[in-house]
Amino acid sequence: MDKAVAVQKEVVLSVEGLTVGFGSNIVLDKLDLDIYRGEILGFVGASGSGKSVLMRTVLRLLPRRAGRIRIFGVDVDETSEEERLRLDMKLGVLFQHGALFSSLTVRENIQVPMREYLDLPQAMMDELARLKVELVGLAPEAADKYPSELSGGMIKRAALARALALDPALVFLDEPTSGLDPVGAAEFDELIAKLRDTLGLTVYMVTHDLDSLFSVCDRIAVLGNKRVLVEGTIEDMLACDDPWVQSYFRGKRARSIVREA
Ligand SMILES: Nc1ncnc2c1ncn2[C@@H]1O[C@H](COP(=O)(O)OP(=O)(O)OP(=O)(O)O)[C@@H](O)[C@H]1O
Repeated sequence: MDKAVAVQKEVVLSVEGLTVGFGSNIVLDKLDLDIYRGEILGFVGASGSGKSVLMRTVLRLLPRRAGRIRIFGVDVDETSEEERLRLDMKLGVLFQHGALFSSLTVRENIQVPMREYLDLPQAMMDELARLKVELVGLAPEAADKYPSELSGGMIKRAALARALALDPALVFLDEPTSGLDPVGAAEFDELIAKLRDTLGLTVYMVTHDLDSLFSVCDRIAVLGNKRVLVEGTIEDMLACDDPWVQSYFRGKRARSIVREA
């Protein structure tokens, strides 16, 4: 990225010197990462390299051994409980496999965060849920369905609607297109790009999906050796001489995508 542009950009998530481990297994070691407002950042790395651990640590679902995390300029260690709650409301999360509550309808799933954080009348929550269902491109009838009655693509959209329930500014997506066929995955990518454009979202997307990385990500960060090994545009990835990055972005699968583009 051009340095002058980077300076002007607002950092919405900043991770500095992050170390996370389980017993003697150090998964992340002094990792640094910045995410800028309005970008879609694709986060890649070998299986087991710590992508989910990083996301969970930033969301404070896992403890860290060292490091500083700032969200919207606020150091998460230096906030009151009340401020932290306000910060949490600005974050939306789509966990891998959707993770909807199976005993709740789509509408009720979307209303879970509303019940947790807000005190709204039922009629207003119903109206908000209706709007979220529409926003993610689901038919209105989908609101009354249970997860078991939905296709894989519909589950992802419903989970995204729930992630957007509180109008977050920063959204974390863990493997959002895994399990979708290529057409469904491309449609989901388009939806994410559209939401970023219309709602001004910042998106942190953990993905193995090369199509997503080539088509919707503004910037890519590669996790390796317990840190961010390299970050930049897809062109930067293609020019990178790290062997793992080369085989990932210039391997057979990637070459077929570059040819199609
Ligand atoms: N709660 C936990 N307790 C102990 N070890 C854990 C825990 N969570 C993750 N790990 C370990 O941390 C490492 C990184 O796991 P993580 O799930 O973050 O990988 P990943 O990059 O997301 O992999 P994948 O792409 O396969 O989902 C692994 O060695 C895993 O065994």
